Amino acid sequence: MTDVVLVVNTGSSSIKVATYALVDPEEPLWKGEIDGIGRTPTYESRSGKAPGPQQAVPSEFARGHRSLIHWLLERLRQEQPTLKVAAAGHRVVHGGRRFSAPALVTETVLEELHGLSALAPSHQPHNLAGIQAVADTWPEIPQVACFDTAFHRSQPRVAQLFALPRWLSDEGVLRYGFHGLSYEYIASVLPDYLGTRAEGRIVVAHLGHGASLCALRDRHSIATSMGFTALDGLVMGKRCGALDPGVVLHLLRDRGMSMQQVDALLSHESGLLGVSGISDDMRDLLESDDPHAREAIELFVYRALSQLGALVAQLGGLDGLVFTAGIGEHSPEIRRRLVAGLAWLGASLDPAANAAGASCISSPTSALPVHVIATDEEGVIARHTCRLTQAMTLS
Ligand SMILES: Nc1ncnc2c1ncn2[C@@H]1O[C@H](COP(=O)(O)OP(=O)(O)O)[C@@H](O)[C@H]1O
Ligand SMILES: CC(=O)OP(=O)(O)O
Ligand SMILES: [Mg+2]
Repeated sequence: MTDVVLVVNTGSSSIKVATYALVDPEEPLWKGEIDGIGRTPTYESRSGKAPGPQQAVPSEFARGHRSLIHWLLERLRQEQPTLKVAAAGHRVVHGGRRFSAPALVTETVLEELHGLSALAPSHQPHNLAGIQAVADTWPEIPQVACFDTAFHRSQPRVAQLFALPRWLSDEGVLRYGFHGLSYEYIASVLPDYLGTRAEGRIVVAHLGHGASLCALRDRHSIATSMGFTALDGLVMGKRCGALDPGVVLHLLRDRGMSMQQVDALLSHESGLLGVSGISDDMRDLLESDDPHAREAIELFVYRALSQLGALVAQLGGLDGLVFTAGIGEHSPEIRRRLVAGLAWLGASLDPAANAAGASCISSPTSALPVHVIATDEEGVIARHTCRLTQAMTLS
C-alpha cells in the first residue's frame, strides 16, 4: 500500500481528483476528471502520463456536483485499490478575511466556511460537500482547505476597497479575488519561462468556465478582476462579469424579479450562454456560425481587453502575458484575438507556435513575451496539504 494525499478540486464545470505520494508530492500518481458539468459530464482518468479513454458519467450520478464527487471517489477506489489515503486537500473558493493561508479542517473551520457559502454559491457548497464526502469515506484522515482568495490577501488595501461606506468595508465587503491557487502555481513557475523578467509586471489570464485576470508584480498579486464574489470581472460561461449595480436594482424594483430570480439570472443564465443563447462552452461558440455566438465571443474578447488595459495601467506597463485554464490553454483563436488587441503594447504572435499550443507563442520580434502555461491547482493543494499535515505530526 502506498500512502497518498488525495486532492479534490471542484470548479463550476469540472471536478478534478488526484493522488500524490505523501513523501514527494511532485507528480500525480493518478488523476480523475469530470468535465462538462451542467451539460453532458464526461469522465477521464490517467495513471502516470497516458490518458485513459473518455467515458460518459452514468446518468444517475450526473445530477450535480455532490453525487459526482461520490462517484469520482468510488472510481478512485476501484482504479487504484492499492493506494492508502493518508490525508486530503481541497480547493475551497472563499476564505473570507480570516483565511490568508491553507488551514487544517476542524469543526470550527468548517462552520466558518459554511458561513461564506452565500458569497460563492456556485462553488463553496460543492467544495464543502467534497470535504464531507472524504470525511464519510476516510473518517480518520486530516483534511486541509486551500483557498482561492488567499493569494490576493496581500494586495494593497486600495485594490481591495469598494467605494462604499467605510462600515461595509470594515465588515468585510471587500474585493477578495479568486483563482488564487492557479495564480500561485503560475507565479511559482514563471522564472522557468521568463527568467528574471518574471519578477516584473505580468498579467495572467485564467480563462476557464469561470475567468479572471491577475496582475503580478514581484510574483505577488497586486490587482485582480474578480471581486467580493466570483461574479465580477470578465464575461464567463454563465456569469455576467462586471455589471452596473443599477441593473440589479432595475431587475428587483422595476421588473419585480425576486432575489432568487436575479441570482439565477446573473450566475447561471448570463455570460457566454446568455449572450449567445446557445452554450456556455467556448468550443461550441467557436464552431457556430450563429451571429449571437459571434457576438458573445466578441464581447468576451472586448471585456477581457478592457480589463487587461486597466491592470496594465495599475502595473505601469507590461513585461509578460500568460494564458492558462480551459480556454487559455486550449483556444488558439481566443489567444490570437486577445494578443491582436495588445498590438499597442508591441505584442505580436507566432501563428504556428500559437496553433501548436507551444509554451512561448509570441513572435521573436514581439516586445511582449506571451506564454501558455497549463495551470496545476491540484499540485499546489497537494504540496500545501503535505506540508501542513507533516507539521501537524511533528508537533
Ligand atoms: N479547445 C477549446 N477551445 C475553446 N474553449 C475550450 C477548449 N477546451 C476547453 N475550453 C473551455 O474551457 C472551459 C473549462 O475550463 P476549465 O478551466 O477546465 O474549467 P473550470 O472553470 O470548471 O475549472 C469550458 O467551459 C470551455 O469553454
Ligand atoms: C472561482 C471560479 O470562478 O472558479 P471556476 O473557474 O472553477 O468556476
Ligand atoms: Mg478551474
